Amino acid sequence: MKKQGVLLCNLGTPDEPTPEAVRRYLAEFLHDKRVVSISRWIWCIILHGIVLRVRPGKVAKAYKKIWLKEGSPLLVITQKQRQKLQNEINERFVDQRYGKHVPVEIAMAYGNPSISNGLQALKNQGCERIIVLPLYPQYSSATTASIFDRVAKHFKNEFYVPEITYVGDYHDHPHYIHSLVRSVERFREQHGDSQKLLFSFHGVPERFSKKGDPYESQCRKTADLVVKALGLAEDEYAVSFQSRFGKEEWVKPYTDELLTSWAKEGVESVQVISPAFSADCLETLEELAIENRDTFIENGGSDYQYIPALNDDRGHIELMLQLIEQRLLT
Ligand SMILES: C=CC1=C(C)c2cc3[nH]c(cc4nc(cc5[nH]c(cc1n2)c(C)c5CCC(=O)O)C(CCC(=O)O)=C4C)c(C)c3C=C
Ligand SMILES: [Fe+2]
Ligand SMILES: [Fe+2]
Repeated sequence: MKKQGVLLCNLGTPDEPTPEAVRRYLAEFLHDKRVVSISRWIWCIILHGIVLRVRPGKVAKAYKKIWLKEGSPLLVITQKQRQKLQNEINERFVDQRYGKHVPVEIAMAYGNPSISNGLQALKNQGCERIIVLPLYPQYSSATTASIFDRVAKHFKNEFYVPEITYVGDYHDHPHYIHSLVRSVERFREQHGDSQKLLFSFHGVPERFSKKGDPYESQCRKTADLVVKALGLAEDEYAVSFQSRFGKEEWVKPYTDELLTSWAKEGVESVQVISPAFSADCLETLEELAIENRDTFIENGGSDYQYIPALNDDRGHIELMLQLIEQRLLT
């Protein structure tokens, strides 16, 4: 039986909350054609001439607000997810159904630890079959596909390419939906209900949806399934998109604009959940939990609460186990 291993992947994060480290990270991230696809020479002039001069200082300040003593929240949480998943795998697969040991490594599309590091670590442990699990519930060319590109690039010059299975998305997986529903229910048991539940997903340019990227429709489907399970009425929730980047139109409504209009219309309390993120990160802890909160309160709202990502919750680890077990060969 081929030895099997798992690569848990996420987007990436700077090594430190400093302008230099953020510049290094953004330079790698924003050179990816999957993320910014305008003509290379025009983009390189804008990127090197403006973006990488102006943005790192501002973004480093934002990272400083959420940085943990162990490092970037996204990386720290991914490490916890890996450890818990490895423990579960070790405990459950003692019967050696899938071979002696199924190692789990983590990797980031940009920054460290890289996809190459993770694949090399699995190779060093003798893996001949690898399950790549991008921790993006909804597929997008900017995220899931960029992981595939990096995995393929890593093997381009290798003589031995292991068997590889990718998880494309799990936006409607019953266990993912159940975990989100339980997360809202638990939060509401502790903090009470709010007038509105806002599903704020990371956005993508409108162009993506027009070209056939299923991300937007998968986000809406995830929200739909959670809303049905919670039994919410039409006026008790909404779907919006956050984290716009650049000048083009992104999928709408925009989270900050929706919160502003709700606050002005007299909505007093909002709870926000962000199901596109499998781990809390800059976009949730800073943009959603701090910046957007300020926007809502400054415009007249009074009660704004952010519901944490699934992170290393038991149900979330169980979902990862199911996604992996469906793909392991006996
Ligand atoms: C959850 C899915 C994500 C999609 C879809 C996505 C698309 C996307 N993002 C950018 C530009 C930036 N994103 C940044 C941070 C960031 N993005 C995601 C996830 C998705 N991005 C995560 C998890 C993070 C946080 C990383 C962390 O360290 O905590 C950033 C960096 C921060 C900044 O400069 O504002 C940029 C830039 C584009 C252009 C895009 C779709 C085309
Ligand atoms: Fe460049
Ligand atoms: Fe992003």
